[in-house]
Amino acid sequence: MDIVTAQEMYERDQVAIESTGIDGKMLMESAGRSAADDLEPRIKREDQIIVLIGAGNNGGDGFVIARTLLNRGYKVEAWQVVPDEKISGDAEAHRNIFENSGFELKKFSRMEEFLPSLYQAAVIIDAMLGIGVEGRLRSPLAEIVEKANEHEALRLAIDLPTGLPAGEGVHDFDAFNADYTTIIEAPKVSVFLQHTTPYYGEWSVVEIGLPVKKLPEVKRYLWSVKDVKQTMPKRVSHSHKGKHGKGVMAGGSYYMPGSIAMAARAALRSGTGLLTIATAESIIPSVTSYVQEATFSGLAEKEGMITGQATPELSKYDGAAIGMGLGRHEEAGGLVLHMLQECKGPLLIDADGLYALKSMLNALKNRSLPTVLTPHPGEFAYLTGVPIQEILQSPFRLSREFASAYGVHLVLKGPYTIITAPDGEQRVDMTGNAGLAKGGSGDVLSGVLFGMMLQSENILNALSNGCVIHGSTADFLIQEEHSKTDLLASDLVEGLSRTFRTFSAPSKA
Ligand SMILES: NC(=O)C1=CN([C@@H]2O[C@H](COP(=O)(O)OP(=O)(O)OC[C@H]3O[C@@H](n4cnc5c(N)ncnc54)[C@H](OP(=O)(O)O)[C@@H]3O)[C@@H](O)[C@H]2O)[C@@H](O)CC1
Ligand SMILES: [K+]
Repeated sequence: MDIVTAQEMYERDQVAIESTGIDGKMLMESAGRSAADDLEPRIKREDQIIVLIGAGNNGGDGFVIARTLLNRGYKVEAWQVVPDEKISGDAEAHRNIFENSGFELKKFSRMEEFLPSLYQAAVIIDAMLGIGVEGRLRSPLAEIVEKANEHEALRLAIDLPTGLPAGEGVHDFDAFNADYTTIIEAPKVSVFLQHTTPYYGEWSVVEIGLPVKKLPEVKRYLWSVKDVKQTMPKRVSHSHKGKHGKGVMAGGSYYMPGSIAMAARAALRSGTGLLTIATAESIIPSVTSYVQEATFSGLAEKEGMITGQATPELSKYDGAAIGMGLGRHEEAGGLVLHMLQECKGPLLIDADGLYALKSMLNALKNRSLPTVLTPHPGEFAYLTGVPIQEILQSPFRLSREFASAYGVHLVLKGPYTIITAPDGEQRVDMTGNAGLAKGGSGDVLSGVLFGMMLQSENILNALSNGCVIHGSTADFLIQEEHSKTDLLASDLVEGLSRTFRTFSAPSKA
């Protein structure tokens, strides 16, 4: 499913109108009726409903919703919260249809007159502003939103909660605080930002009949389980283990043997054919007891950490991963540089590997093969020097700038993980839950991503699939034997089996 900015949404509407002859009034009718259908299961016959209608086309949707619900017998008061002359075009046409249908339209003039209606409502439907919002809310919308947010009622928003920016990078706003939002046609970028997502409440998307074949391409896509099922590499029955990737994973230290162990086991559970763990010699016995299927390459160590002189043999591997449990010591830099220069396949750098990478970012540009970086926002802030708050407010733009500047695939982890290819194409993974906010789940993700990278030539698909598989595993586990509190990273590793069984395409004989 595409994810759009306001500008991209306007372009889509324009293309629909110009290429098919469908007109704005038809789209508005379709939007309003689809939204009413979507909201209906959330409201009850006896509920007093108030529909708040603004000046633009979002308000136009509101006229259609109010009419549809009134026609269906619901108790609805429709309030136009802007002066008559503000309403024009398609919205005006739908106001006429509303009034010509014999329904009363109330008009806001003074707060004292309006508040009793607001306060007797059990359900508020917000059709005041959508993607056309500019700047902070003006009067009287600002006050209406404030009162609506204070009033205990079910708050439902149409397309966007009023006042919320559709795009990223805006932090100065007041907005309707919705319990649920019916999004028209495509989720907007602000659905996926930490500071704006709470305003949407739960949400779903209704389609309004835009011509799918004619729509301009958007390089931002919500990657779902359906996409995973369609793009998972098939394992054929006569396959040989060498065909599924021979990888080497470097990392681990005396004080963090679990990171590399879990990453390695996750890579194997994700289909890696042969895996070598290059790690500090002293921890091989403890790691091997958890990952019996791996082979080992013992690296020289100092105080329990791999030294900068350690240079694992890379030429016989299809790809490499580095960083998990490596430790943040100066010498790690030598190892990371060695991997950047000598790895002749896809290379994944995570965790402590990212810290070491900071001083050699330009070396990324010399690699012609895919390099994947998997930072969380704190690590990305460290790599870019951009404050973390700014990253959280503009993750799409900053990811794209970084991926393009250094020619890397970037997996920016979070409740909504954003995966960006060097050409700027982006995918969002929204699977997973708070049970993942624990030490070790990033290591498991790296293992899964590495396994997927070794088995697919399409790195962007491999990463998108890996993220959804990891998050869905956490989701399955808390629906069944675990809770968000007790879920451990090692549970995820074992849980992968069930996810792969569910997601894998049927194998060919
Ligand atoms: N064909 C389509 O495009 C379709 C679009 N659809 C729907 O239309 C929505 C987009 O419609 P839109 O472009 O009219 O914008 P929208 O958000 O309704 O309001 C803009 C108005 O708000 C006002 N305003 C702005 N900022 C403000 C502020 N801070 N504080 C106060 N007021 C402010 C501004 O008024 P003015 O500045 O003139 O006072 C302007 O007139 C979209 O979200 C979807 O729901 C569907 O029907 C499907 C077909
Ligand atoms: K709205």
